[in-house]
Parts: sequence; structure tokens; C-alpha cells
Amino acid sequence: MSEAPIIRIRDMKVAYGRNVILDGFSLDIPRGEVIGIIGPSGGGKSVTLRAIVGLKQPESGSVEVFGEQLETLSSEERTAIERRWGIMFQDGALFSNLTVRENVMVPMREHTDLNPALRYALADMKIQMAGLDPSAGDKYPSDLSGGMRKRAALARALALDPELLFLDEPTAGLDPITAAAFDKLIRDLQQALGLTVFLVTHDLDTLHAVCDRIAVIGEKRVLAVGTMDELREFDHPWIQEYFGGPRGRAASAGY
Ligand SMILES: Nc1ncnc2c1ncn2[C@@H]1O[C@H](COP(=O)(O)OP(=O)(O)OP(=O)(O)O)[C@@H](O)[C@H]1O
Repeated sequence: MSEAPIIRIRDMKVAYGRNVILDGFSLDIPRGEVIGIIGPSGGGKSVTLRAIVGLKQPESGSVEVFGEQLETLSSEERTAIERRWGIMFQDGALFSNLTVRENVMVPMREHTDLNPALRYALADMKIQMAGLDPSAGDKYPSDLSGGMRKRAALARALALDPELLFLDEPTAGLDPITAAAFDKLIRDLQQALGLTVFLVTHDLDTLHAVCDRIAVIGEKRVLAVGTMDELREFDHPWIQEYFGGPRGRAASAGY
């Protein structure tokens, strides 16, 4: 019998007021998979992420993470589940008045009773795991380049040794070389730590370098899920345009 998926979404509907963003949305994500989430701007990729982690309550349908429906849990049970994932938001969402090390220590302070010395040492380890020099721990987010800020946000997402990592456009705004280094970091960490990764991106190179499968969100639902090769064969105008355009061809050719 195959293992139950880490994320299981069935017939989910999400709306803001009368504006229905997702409807009839279903998706399974197995343990250990890196799934890329793509789709037109404003199509609901970030909203999907928010619905999975309980920041946005769906109108109907079911969302299970680690086999649990969040809304049925007590607040203690829910906190225990939240400890098992890390989120890197689109803008990094670092606290500007805290150093990088203090930012990484925030989830530890909220979710563990580790003593301060241990938190400090663990935060430094996460900072290095994210590919930053240990000296970055003393810096404030405003002192860092865009690429370093992304790594700091990743270090914070890794703070509690998550099994599941959510990344919202991790390479947006990075130059291609820095973005490629970040892609490699994600893949290396995923393999070393056995992570399941939910990765929202517009970056075709990231899809090619990092993702096992890709889910296309459009028309309020999952239009298609598959490998890049499978999706390239998929008969849908947006998907054809996305993978068949010049950027799609270049990414698949590995240029
Ligand atoms: N807090 C909110 N209140 C009202 N509408 C919202 C809110 N958050 C998102 N939306 C709407 O939901 C829709 C989907 O937004 P979402 O951010 O998920 O798109 P996206 O696919 O991630 O887009 P992009 O690729 O541009 O980041 C948009 O129409 C957006 O205006």
C-alpha cells in the first residue's frame, strides 16, 4: 500500500467575499516530492499556499496536511502540526528590527523551550545551512543583498527542522546566477533532509532544476499535474504557450 500523501486537497473552494479564487481544486502531494506550482499571475497560487497552512479558511472541500484536517484540531494540536512545516513567504517577511540570527530564533522561541544558548547555536547552524556566512547572523535584513535576504528567510523556514517546506517565489528578483545557486541549495537541502517542498514559482529554470512534478493552477483549479515533459504534451493553450514559448524551450534545453 502506498503511503498517504503529505498534502491532500479535495474539491476545495476559496473565496474573498464574492470573488471566488479557487473552486473544485484537488491535489495530492506525496512525501519527499518537490512540486512546482505555476499558473497565470493572480491565478491563486499564493492563495492555495495560504489555504493549506490555515491562513485562509476554504469555503468548502477538504485540506489535509500530515493526514489531519486543520480546522478539526484543537489549538494545541494545530500548533504541533505547524511546527512540522516551514514557510518562506514571497517577500521574505523578515522582521526588519531583528538581526538575521534573531529572526531565525523567533520560531524556536515560539515553539520550543530550548535555552537561549542552544537557540543561538542552532540558529547559526541554520544560517550556514542556508549558505550564508556565519557573520550574517549579526546583520539586519536591510544590510543584506536580495539573494542573502532570501537565504536568511530560508534559514528561518528551516528553524524547526521541518518535514515540509513552502517556498513562495524563492528566486523572484534574483539575477540568474544567484537564482541558480538558490535552486541548487533547495535541491541539496531537499535531498539531505528528505523534505517535501511546495514551491510556487514563475521561474522555468527553477522548475527544470528542482521540481519532480509541476501543478498548473488556472481556471480556479488544477489544470494539470505532471513532469515537465508530460506537461509539454498537455493540450491546453496556456500550458502550451508557457512551455512552448522561447523561455520554456530554453529552460528545457538547459541553456
Ligand atoms: N487578502 C486578500 N483579499 C482579497 N483578495 C485577495 C487576497 N489575497 C489574494 N486575493 C486575490 O486572490 C487572487 C489570487 O491571488 P494570488 O496571490 O494567489 O495569485 P498568484 O497566482 O499567487 O499570483 P502571482 O503569480 O502574481 O503572485 C487575486 O485576484 C488576488 O487579488
